[in-house]
Amino acid sequence: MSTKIRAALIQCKVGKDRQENLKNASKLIALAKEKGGELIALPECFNSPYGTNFFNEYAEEIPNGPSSKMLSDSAKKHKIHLIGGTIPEKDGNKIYNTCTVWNPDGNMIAKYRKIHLFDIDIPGGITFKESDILSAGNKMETFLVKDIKIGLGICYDMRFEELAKLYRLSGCKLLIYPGAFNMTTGPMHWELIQRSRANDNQLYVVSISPARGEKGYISWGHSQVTDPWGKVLAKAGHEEEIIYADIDANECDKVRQQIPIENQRRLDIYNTVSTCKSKI
Ligand SMILES: NC(=O)CC(=O)C(=O)O
Repeated sequence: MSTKIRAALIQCKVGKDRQENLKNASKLIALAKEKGGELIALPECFNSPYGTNFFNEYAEEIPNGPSSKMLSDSAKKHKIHLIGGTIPEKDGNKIYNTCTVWNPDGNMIAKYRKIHLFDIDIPGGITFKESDILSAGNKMETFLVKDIKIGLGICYDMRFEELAKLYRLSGCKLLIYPGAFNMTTGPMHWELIQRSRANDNQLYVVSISPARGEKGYISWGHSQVTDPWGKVLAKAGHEEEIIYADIDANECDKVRQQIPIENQRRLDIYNTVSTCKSKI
């Protein structure tokens, strides 16, 4: 059983020039591979600024667009598993916020559309309404790398504990969330939520943010890897950087054995997530 993998999280700068964004991402993927990354991940909206006024202009069909091509070529060239952050995806007259995953042959092995759209209103803080322009996905998505089952979510999805629980119940040991929290919610919730999902479900949680910009939607940064004990293994600052962490899925089994909450749940008293229909 191969349960160990070196993850590299690319917290790249994202600007208005799509070609430049792709070039920069491609260069950083090569660097991450050089430093031993096997599972390399990009942030939410790595090809486009994050904002409802940009999604339409930057949306691409998957796998036909230039971003998919760069991801496929990079995965194949460097013989890596590549989490393609997210891009605005055009499908007919709909736009989704979509994460793709590519294997070392350059084939797309998973595609996930953000299920929970980021619609919030914090007066004096941030108001955002993804649903003005985006459609929500309706399907959970998992894939296997070595012997590690991995579940996907995108940013706001990490706030929904049922989603993480369903992934855990389906056997996931690692959850990956490309995400771009902001200067209001980032300091309050970014680390807390990830440690909560990791601790509740006794699995690794990885998040990848864009680097902090200066104008428009300002991302919080601080890409993070949390282990199944809830401990933060690696955390970026807010500028462009790559962080690395060694993940060993056996660690999940250890925690689950030593603190066996999975078998201790009182489903005779509460029965919430276990009755949901999981679509994975
Ligand atoms: N941008 C998001 O999807 C989520 C976010 O910033 C938050 O939940 O806060």
